[in-house]
This record gives sequence, C-alpha cells and structure tokens, in this order.
Amino acid sequence: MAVLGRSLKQTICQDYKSLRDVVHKVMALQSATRCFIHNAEEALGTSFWGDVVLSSLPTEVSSYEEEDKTSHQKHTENIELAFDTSFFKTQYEFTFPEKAIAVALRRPEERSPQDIRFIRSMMMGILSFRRYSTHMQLMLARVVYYRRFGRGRVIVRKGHRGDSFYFVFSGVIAVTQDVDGRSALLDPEPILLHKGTSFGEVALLKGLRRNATVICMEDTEFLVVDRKEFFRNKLDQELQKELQFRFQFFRYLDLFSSWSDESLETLADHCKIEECTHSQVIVNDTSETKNIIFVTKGRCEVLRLVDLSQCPSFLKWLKQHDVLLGPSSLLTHTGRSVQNTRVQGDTSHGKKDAGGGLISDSRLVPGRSISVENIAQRNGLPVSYSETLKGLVLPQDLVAGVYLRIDSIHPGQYFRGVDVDYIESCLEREGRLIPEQTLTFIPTDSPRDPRSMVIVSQGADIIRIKLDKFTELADLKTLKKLKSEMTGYPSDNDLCRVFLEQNKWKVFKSDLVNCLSSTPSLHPKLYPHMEKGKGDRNQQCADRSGILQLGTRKTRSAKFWTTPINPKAPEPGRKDHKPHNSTQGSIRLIHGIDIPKLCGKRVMW
Ligand SMILES: Nc1ncnc2c1ncn2[C@@H]1O[C@@H]2COP(=O)(O)O[C@H]2[C@H]1O
Repeated sequence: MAVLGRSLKQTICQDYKSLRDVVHKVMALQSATRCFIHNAEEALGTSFWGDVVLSSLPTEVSSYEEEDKTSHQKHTENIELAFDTSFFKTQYEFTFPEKAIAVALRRPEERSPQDIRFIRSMMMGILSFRRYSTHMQLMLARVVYYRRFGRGRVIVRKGHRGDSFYFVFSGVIAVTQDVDGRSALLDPEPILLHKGTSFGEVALLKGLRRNATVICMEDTEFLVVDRKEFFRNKLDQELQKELQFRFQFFRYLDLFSSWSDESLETLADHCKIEECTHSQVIVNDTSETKNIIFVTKGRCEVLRLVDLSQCPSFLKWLKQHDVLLGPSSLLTHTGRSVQNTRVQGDTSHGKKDAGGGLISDSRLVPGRSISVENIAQRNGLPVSYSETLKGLVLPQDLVAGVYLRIDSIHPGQYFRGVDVDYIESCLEREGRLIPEQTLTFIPTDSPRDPRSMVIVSQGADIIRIKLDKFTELADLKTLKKLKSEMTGYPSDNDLCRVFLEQNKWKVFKSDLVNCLSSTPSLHPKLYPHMEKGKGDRNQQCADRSGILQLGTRKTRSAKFWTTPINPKAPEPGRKDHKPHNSTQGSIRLIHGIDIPKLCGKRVMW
C-alpha cells in the first residue's frame, strides 16, 4: 500500500512538473509577444489591444464627425476609436500597374511569353482566377484585356445580349434587378461584388440575355474575356461546374424539396458564392436584412450585443458581490424602493409588456435609480428578484455590453431568422397567398426574433439571395418550412447567465495559470524602459484588455473601462448614424469581468 502510495505521489509530482514546464514555456512566449507588441507600438507611435487600437490620449472627439478625413489622418491625430478596421487595411488598394495595363491593351498575338507570364502573375490576386489550372491561366493571360470604369457606370445591363465575361481586379460593383442599376445606389443592402470575383457567365453559358444589371460603386478595374475567347479557351466548362455546384447545393436542401429543377436553376443563376474571411461581418443587422444567407463551407456565428445593465441576472450578480464587499463598494443605494424611475424597455425577446405591445430593445438611464422590479417583471422573473434589488443605483461605469454567440450556421444551413413576414406580404401583394392559407400559416408560439444580431464569418463560403428573388420563385410549402424552422433564440438574460458562468471559469483558469507560474521577468539591462514604467504598464495592460475591473473603484471618476466606445457611434446593426440620446450613448464593450477578491480570495458566485 505504501509502495503504491509512493509511486502515485511520484507520478503526480512528475505530472505537476511537466505542467509547470508547459506553463513556464507559455508564459515565456507571452512575454516575448508582449515585447514584440511593445516595440511595434513604439515604432508606430500607437497602441494595440487585440483588434482594437487605442489612442494614448483619449478625447471625446468623434471620428464619425470627421468622415471626410482619411483613415490615416484619423490615426495620427489620436482620435478615440473603438474599432477601426481601416487600420489593418493597406492604405491603397493594389491597382493594375501601368506596365501591366500596357500589355493587357495589346492584341493577343502581340503578347510575348514573358508578357503572358507577367499578366498571369498580376491576375493571381483574383481569387476566381486562381482556381483554374496553370494552362487555363496562361491561356486567359494571353487574351484578357483591361478596362477601367468610374462610379455609376453600368457594365452589363439586364435584358441585353451578353458578349463578355469579367474579372474584377479592384473596386466594388453592385448587382441589381432594375435595368438602369440606380437602385444599387439607394438600396441599404445592395448585392456587392469585390475584387477577386467574376461575373457575366450566365448569358454566355446559357445563350440568354443578361439576368441582372451590374454597376460600378466606385472606380473599378476589370479584366475582360470576350465571347470567342471564352469558348475557345474552354472557360465555359469551368464556369459550368460552378453553376452546377450551386444548383446541387440547393437541390440537396430540404427547404427546396418542393421546387422544380427549373426554379432551382434560375436561383443558381442569380447568386454567387462569396468567400468571407474570418471575422468578416456578413450581416450587420439581422432585424433589418432582406436577404437570406446560406453557408456552403466553413462556419458563421450569430452574435448578439447584450446590454448587461438590462439583465436582471447581472444586476443580481452585482448586488451579491456588493453585499460581500461591504457598503457602497460597487453600487450605491437609495435605501428605498424606487417605483417610478424610467426604464425604457427590456431586451428579452418575445415578452409582452402590460399593454400587450412587444417590448423594444433600449437602455436604462445610467447613474440613476433603476426600477429593477420592472426589469425583473418584464423578464418573467420571480418577485424575489426585485425584492433583492430594491433601491439599487447602477453607476454609469457599470453599464456594459458584451457580444455573445447566440447561434452558429454550418454548411447546408441558413440563418433561421429570415424575414418571413416580408415574404408573406410579397406573396399576398402578388395574390399568391389566398386568405384560407394565410390563416393556417399564422405563427403562434415562435415568432421571428425581432432583436438585432450580427452574422460574422468564421472563415465561410456563403450564398446571399435577395428575398425579392427568393419570393418570386418560392411556393407556399417553402414559406411553411421557413416558419416551422424558426426557433426562438435565448433571451438576453439567459445569455447573460451563460456569460457570467463562462466568465467565472475564465477567471479560475487565469488564477490557476498565475498560481502555477509567475511571468518570467525581463532582463533589466535589455529592457530598461519596461522596468521603469512597469507598474504603470501593468495597470494599463489590465485596463486595456476589455475586462471590467470590479471592486477597484475609489471615486466616481475612476476609470473602469478601456474599451472606448464612441458615444456617437451607432449600435452595431443600426444603419442610422444619428447619435443616440445621452442615455444610450455610453455603453462600453467588454469581454470579461474581473471578479473581486475578499481577503485574497475570489468571491465566486
Ligand atoms: N444575385 C447575384 N449575385 C451575384 N451575381 C449575380 C447575381 N445575379 C446575377 N449575377 C451575375 O450578374 C451577371 C449579369 O449578367 P449574366 O446574366 O451574364 O451573369 C450574371 C451573373 O454573373
């Protein structure tokens, strides 16, 4: 028994040692990365935090007020930014070089093998071109010619004869169903095609007229293949495969089981596969979108910006910590129940207010007493909630928002929050929905979730179809399926509960790592500047990580946050750039909460 115990102890010691080693290695790597970031920050004169760039001197000046300034100016002037993707873009889009233009304007027979290789290497930046065999690429490099058009110029017109096939080298174009293409400039959600895509194959392959109008949204460069070369180089065979893939994708889906092959072919002709990079926003506001999104490859996530201050679970959680940490450590109290303080709404989905109306998504008045009774009641929570939270004052510092995953979309699936009411109203307008049928379709238990969500690519190929086109081809069975597959998403309060649980686990993990290993210190001779300001820097790092620091607030003016949010920036998903009223403008984005310590121990609820 003693021998067994000893060997067990030895094994545990060994495991512990190897875990320590691993943790040490990870910490060393982390240190090296920090040094690298620090040096990069010094070189660029700016500061990074993950994807977020922070100015070193935050001001209240809004970058949105200065839209005419270039993004470069925005950075150099240190204007407070929450997230500016332009920082990660090259300053200038790569356009077709002069030398390549000169070659691409020559006739095919005048191009030397070297010219052809040069054009091919330039065209390798076009994703749809890269897919072809080397042989095909060289053939195309010999025959393509260069064209450049400005914003508003129609490239192909719906109903016209098609004589060319186009690759987009730079710029953006829009595909519309109106003949003059003007709707693209007014449509809040036009179908846009970017660099790397191609179009104009349908009319050539099928011998039909153009099925859409394509218009330039900005200066755009094209490499064009004319009809003769298109068939001579057997490009038709390659593009036929793409059409076939889209058709087969739809044919395989249960949603389209009632559709004829002809309808599905038409649908396949009216869409393209978009390759979306990781973290690319596909739909900014699902409550507004009039498109249906299918995923053919990879994965997309549906995210919801949850305002924690509107979630009873968060308020209760704060209150519990507040009680443990002593009076007024986090919250202040009026000492009495507040009955009539204004709360503008509730974020939980599908709940009805006393008047029977659907409660809209909005914010409470920060820094004032909040009628928690009201919030609890609207979230369908027991009275005990409101009893616990009576007279609570939530300071402005604690008004925080967090993006939480509400759903994932995998290959063969589509976003289930499709605007079926819109489809139904279109069918009704066209007289395709007879009254008896309408009655059988009336949704009962699972209405469409009206909340605003964001669809983000995790590295996915998607197909985006306008609901107008979809409705043109859809039958009543499809509508019924769309409705039956519409399931309710969790309420904001439920999401908040999951977030608090996950946050607890994250804090535990980070404590464990800290306990197992201390960060290897940097050599003071090598990094004297880092040693000097070590305290400040650590403080800043903690601040910059988007973590809400609880329990460190000394004064009302103390900064809790470092993920600055532009007070005038629209909430993600909102199209209107009108500033919110002052009560709605100050929500801060976080991704974690640092749970306070009591006598050196975490207060874990
Ligand atoms: N919904 C759509 N999304 C992307 N591309 C489209 C869409 N509809 C049509 N197209 C392209 O626009 C082109 C218009 O001319 P074609 O009909 O020859 O070929 C068409 C397709 O290549």
